[in-house]
Amino acid sequence: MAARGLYRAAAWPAVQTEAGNGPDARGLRVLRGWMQPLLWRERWKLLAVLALSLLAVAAGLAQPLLTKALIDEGVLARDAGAIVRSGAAMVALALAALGIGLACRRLHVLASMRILHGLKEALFAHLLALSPAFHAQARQGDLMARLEGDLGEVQRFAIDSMLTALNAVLTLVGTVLVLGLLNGELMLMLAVLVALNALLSALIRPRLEALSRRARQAGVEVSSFLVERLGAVKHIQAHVAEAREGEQLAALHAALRRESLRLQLLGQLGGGLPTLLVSLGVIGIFVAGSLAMLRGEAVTLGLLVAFASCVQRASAPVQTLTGLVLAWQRAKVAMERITDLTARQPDVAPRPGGAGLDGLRGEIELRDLRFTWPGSARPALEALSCRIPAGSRVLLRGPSGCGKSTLVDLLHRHFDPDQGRVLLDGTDLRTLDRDALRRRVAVVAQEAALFGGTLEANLRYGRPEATREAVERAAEAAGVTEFLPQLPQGLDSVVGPRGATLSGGQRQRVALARALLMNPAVLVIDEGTSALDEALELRTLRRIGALLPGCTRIVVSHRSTHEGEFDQVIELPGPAVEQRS
Ligand SMILES: Nc1ncnc2c1ncn2[C@@H]1O[C@H](COP(=O)(O)OP(=O)(O)OP(=O)(O)O)[C@@H](O)[C@H]1O
Repeated sequence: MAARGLYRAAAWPAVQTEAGNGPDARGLRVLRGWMQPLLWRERWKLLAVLALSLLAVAAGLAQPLLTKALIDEGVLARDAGAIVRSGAAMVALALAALGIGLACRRLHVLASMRILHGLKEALFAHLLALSPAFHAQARQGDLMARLEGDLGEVQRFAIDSMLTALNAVLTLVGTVLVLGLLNGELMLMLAVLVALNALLSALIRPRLEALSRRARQAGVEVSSFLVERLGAVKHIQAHVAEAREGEQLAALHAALRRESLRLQLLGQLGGGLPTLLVSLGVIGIFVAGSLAMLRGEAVTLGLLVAFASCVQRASAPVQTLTGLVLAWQRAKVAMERITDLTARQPDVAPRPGGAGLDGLRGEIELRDLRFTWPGSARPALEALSCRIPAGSRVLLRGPSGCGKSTLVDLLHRHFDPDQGRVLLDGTDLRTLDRDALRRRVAVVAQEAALFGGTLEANLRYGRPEATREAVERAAEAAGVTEFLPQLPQGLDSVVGPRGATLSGGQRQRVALARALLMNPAVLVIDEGTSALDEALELRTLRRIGALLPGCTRIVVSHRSTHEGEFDQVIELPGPAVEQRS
């Protein structure tokens, strides 16, 4: 159990999931903003589903009336013609109901999936806009669960459950009307059943909500665990931790089973009691009706059978509506988890159409810069000032954790400084179009992020429209060409998920070539050549210089072997900045 505690300690601080304060108001507004155009786009399909549902309800309601006619006017009156006519009408209605059901289902599934996919695409785009600080804390399994499970829950409730509920209400109202036509007094029994059901639901609801939330969280713990551990199989093997990981999963599963069982049992109780009430109702109708027949009151056998059939018909919508209570509790928890995401905003404003970057020279100036990571007690960078002339080559170094990568994040505008300014050609980064900035300032990180696909597709990631010649030039400069003969199909070779079939140094060279292909005015290599041997690193630095002679190059490195290759060394020892030219 201690290990499980360790796992939980790393959890992403969800805003409201545990607290259960209800969906975030701001997040709800964002979600509504996504939902409305999707609903509007599907309006005709949804209206057709509604109309077909009405038809299906009407077809269903006619059945008990035909049953009554069959018994009273056919069987009891010994009229064979009436029996055949009623039977034929019942078959025709059943066939019509099947056809209507199929048409309705088709439209419903189409509209429903398009809305769900639209929502998922919007949430995916939203997640891509959130800052790396958020993603550094978010657990991938949790995000996946929100994208795959919670969003579906919200959509199912908003669209599917609403349509089902409408259908159930229409059936119930129609049944009550038909019952009223048949016998007003017996109808009261159904009204009592419905009222009792409503009372039961109200009693169970709060408990269901709490259990729903706990079961969801237990499920998220399992998926987060799996995503994290499956991404680190080699390390688990290296530490001979397979058995321990298995035990952790078993412990998480036990917790999930416990919570799910409680939820299912309460849900079953909530769903089973209406069935019991309906059975009691049918028995009551037969007993009361039979006694009335014995007393010689105007109650026929056909009426009793039609009535019992009506009550049974009413049981389905009553159960559906009770089930909706359970669905609502699940949807509410899912909504909290989704709005917890949609309420979050990117850390920097993108400023599309901000100051342009035509003719960028690549001069960088840092003025009294300070930056503190959210939740951190002390600044990662403080009182940092320096100037990097356009086209110069700079080595940025300093002890581990002194803020080098933080500075690179500020240059790429993943964050804005708390104080001070970052100027590019004399213009504050905050006033520039963020996307244009990222096209002209390329960053190569130590961890090369490749995607499954061909090597060429990976090279073109930042500039898909580049010519083949440009791709080859960038590949040559970054040293990719050197290892191409080792690959089965050269640039067309598939590199596996996350570039797993390449070595660490090969992946870094691909990432470097990708950055060179963007033809940047500023190139930042944040330990992006750390996996290359020193001779290859030197060759690569020189080839980059030949390919992009006017480009400002900032290399973050712990090595000092190639110091002579740089015009300037910037040391980041801590708050004070030392500059040497
Ligand atoms: N996402 C983050 N959230 C909170 N704090 C962070 C985050 N990333 C870095 N830090 C903190 O900021 C400080 C500077 O980290 P940074 O990664 O910039 O150092 P660095 O000089 O690049 O280190 P290294 O040479 O080891 O790569 C560290 O104290 C680190 O703990």
